[in-house]
Amino acid sequence: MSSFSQNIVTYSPAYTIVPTYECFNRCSYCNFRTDPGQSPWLTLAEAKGILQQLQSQNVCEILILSGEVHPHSSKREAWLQRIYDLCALALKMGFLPHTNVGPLSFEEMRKLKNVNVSMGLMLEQLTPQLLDTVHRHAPSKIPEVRLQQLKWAGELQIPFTTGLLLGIGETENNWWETLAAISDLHQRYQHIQEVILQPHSPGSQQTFDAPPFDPHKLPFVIAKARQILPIDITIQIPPNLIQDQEWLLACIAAGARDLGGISPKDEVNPDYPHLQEQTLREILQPGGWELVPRLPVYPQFGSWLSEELGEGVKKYRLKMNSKDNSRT
Ligand SMILES: O=c1nc2n(C[C@H](O)[C@H](O)[C@H](O)CO)c3cc(O)ccc3cc-2c(=O)[nH]1
Ligand SMILES: C[C@H]1O[C@@H](n2cnc3c(N)ncnc32)[C@H](O)[C@@H]1O
Ligand code: MET
Ligand code: SF4
Repeated sequence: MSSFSQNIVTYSPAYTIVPTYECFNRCSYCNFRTDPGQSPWLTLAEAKGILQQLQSQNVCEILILSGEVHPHSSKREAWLQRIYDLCALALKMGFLPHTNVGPLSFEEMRKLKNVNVSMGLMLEQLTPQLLDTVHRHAPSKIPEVRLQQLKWAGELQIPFTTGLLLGIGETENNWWETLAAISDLHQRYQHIQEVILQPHSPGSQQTFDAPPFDPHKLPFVIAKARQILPIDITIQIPPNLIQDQEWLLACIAAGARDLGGISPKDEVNPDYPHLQEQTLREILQPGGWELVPRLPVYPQFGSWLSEELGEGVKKYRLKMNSKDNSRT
């Protein structure tokens, strides 16, 4: 049966819902944000319409990805509540939510745990030097703030996705330091399910004037990351940001085993459309790799989910197993 094969690369059939594009941070590599007050918030009625259309399609994960309202803003509570309501709606309509909306307070995180099968936050890079450059106007990117999020996720037993943004002015040593920090936290809490190695990819909206991260360096970073990270953490790479097919295969050979959420539009990198699933299969096939869908929560975290979330996950696992059997 295919699930026993070693030659598997996974992806998550996903759709991205954006509560708001407004963000009080100004990361200079961002192609997503608008200024505060300049982007209407997604209403529940609008979201319901989108989700209804998705019910007949092959989508499991709803990725909730948002711009951020300042922690001390009078709008913060309403913002968090909207995110919660969007997750609850997606869950009720049969999808599995994964939220990545920037740093949260411990209580905010605890609240969202009830309506998410997993959550995420990129560390980006831990070096404080970036606070003088790309993150000069991005208080959410203070390294200690982000490390604290990973600790809280561990304490709250939230299956977690994190990662590095590569090519924003950091050094090679900074990569290994950031990976080592993830590794240390995982050894304490066992909660990191995947690490994304995200190559900086310039888009039309950003002000940061730098070339894309050299894709030829990625296999080297992946191989070293594979040595630093515990083996139960999967390495994820975004296939739309690695445009050369040979190098995508080289990244997998080096140890990447997941292509992340694949949705019609990459909201973070709108200038880089995803390839069709069938095209990806054809690229992987000569390397002997089989592309297999997965859920936004990895199997080892079953006991961390509430009964309601667990039921939702079980339904998908049954569906996937029956498909798997029908192929063999
Ligand atoms: O389509 C995207 N999905 C992104 N995802 C989605 C991710 O691939 C999946 O949600 C997870 O693999 C869970 O299935 C992120 C999730 C995180 O927790 C943190 C960062 C990202 C970044 C992106 C991204 O840039 N583009
Ligand atoms: C959601 C995640 O997307 C990543 N991100 C933000 N802007 C870019 C870009 N231009 N290229 C690649 N990744 C980016 C950051 O790592 C953020 O945390
Ligand atoms: N604002 C969040 C972050 O940067 C998530 C979305 S970024 C487009 O962590
Ligand atoms: S990357 Fe995230 S935090 Fe930074 S400006 Fe964009 S939306 Fe805001």
